[in-house]
Amino acid sequence: NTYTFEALQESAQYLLDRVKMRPKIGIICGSGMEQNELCPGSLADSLENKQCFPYEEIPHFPLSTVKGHQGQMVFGYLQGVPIMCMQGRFHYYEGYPLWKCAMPVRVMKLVGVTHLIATNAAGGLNPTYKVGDIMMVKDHVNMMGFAGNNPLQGPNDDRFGPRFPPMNKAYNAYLLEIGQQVADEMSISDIVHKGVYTCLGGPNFETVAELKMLRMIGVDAVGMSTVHEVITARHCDLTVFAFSLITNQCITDYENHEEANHEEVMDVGKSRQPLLQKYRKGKEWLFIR
Ligand SMILES: Cc1cc2[nH]c(=O)nc(N)n2n1
Repeated sequence: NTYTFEALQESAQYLLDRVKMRPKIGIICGSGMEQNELCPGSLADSLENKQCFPYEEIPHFPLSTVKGHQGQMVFGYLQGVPIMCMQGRFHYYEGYPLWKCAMPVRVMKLVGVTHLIATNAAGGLNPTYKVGDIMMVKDHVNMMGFAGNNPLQGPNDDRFGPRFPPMNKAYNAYLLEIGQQVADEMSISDIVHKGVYTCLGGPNFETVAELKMLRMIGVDAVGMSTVHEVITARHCDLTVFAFSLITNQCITDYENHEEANHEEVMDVGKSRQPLLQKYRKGKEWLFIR
């Protein structure tokens, strides 16, 4: 991990020197949920008094390479609450090691953020989930970690957190409750679920046999991000809330001939924009304020 504490402090200082606000909430936008010309009104769009910093401007930041991902850090206010929001994230399948994918979380910590909200697009493995549903993450399975591929691998810097961080309370129970209340208030409880997320390296989608195995171990949604960001966030003691937009139903039988593809993932992301905006503006902001 070439990102020493000092290097990440430089990244954070670059931002702190250029924005007056001091956000307590950091958001990571997933595929199809960040700004792009086809779908105005993404979360970052709805921030007031925005200040944008393309990743290539921020010292030590990697560059985002996925189609449909704007690579910039956006500061702004959402209903008066100061936020910093990553538009576009880094994925393992792009060729970045996990510690590089998750480095923006440590920069958020050094900027002064205390709460991370991570969003992603994911395949629905739970058969009751439909395309377009929202799954609040109540726990994750760190599939890549089983093979030892972990963002915290290598020497530990105690200034971030402990050598062996616990993960049993990774997803804040109170924020999950708030999320459920917001869903109830918005009368969308029928499409909002709580489930287990897992991250695979990608870039390919899974085989039927792999999906059957993941279902057997209790996974409800499968994606290619978020787990390493959450592990890094919990290591430096950020409070975490995460949710997935279900962009396709995972195919777990050999007869079904549909295929998961990136365009489908993006389309659903766009179609659910307005709902996601409202959902995010729900009560959990006031709580965190
Ligand atoms: C973003 C995304 C969407 C899906 N769908 C799926 O079936 N399997 C995945 N790994 N992912 N990842």
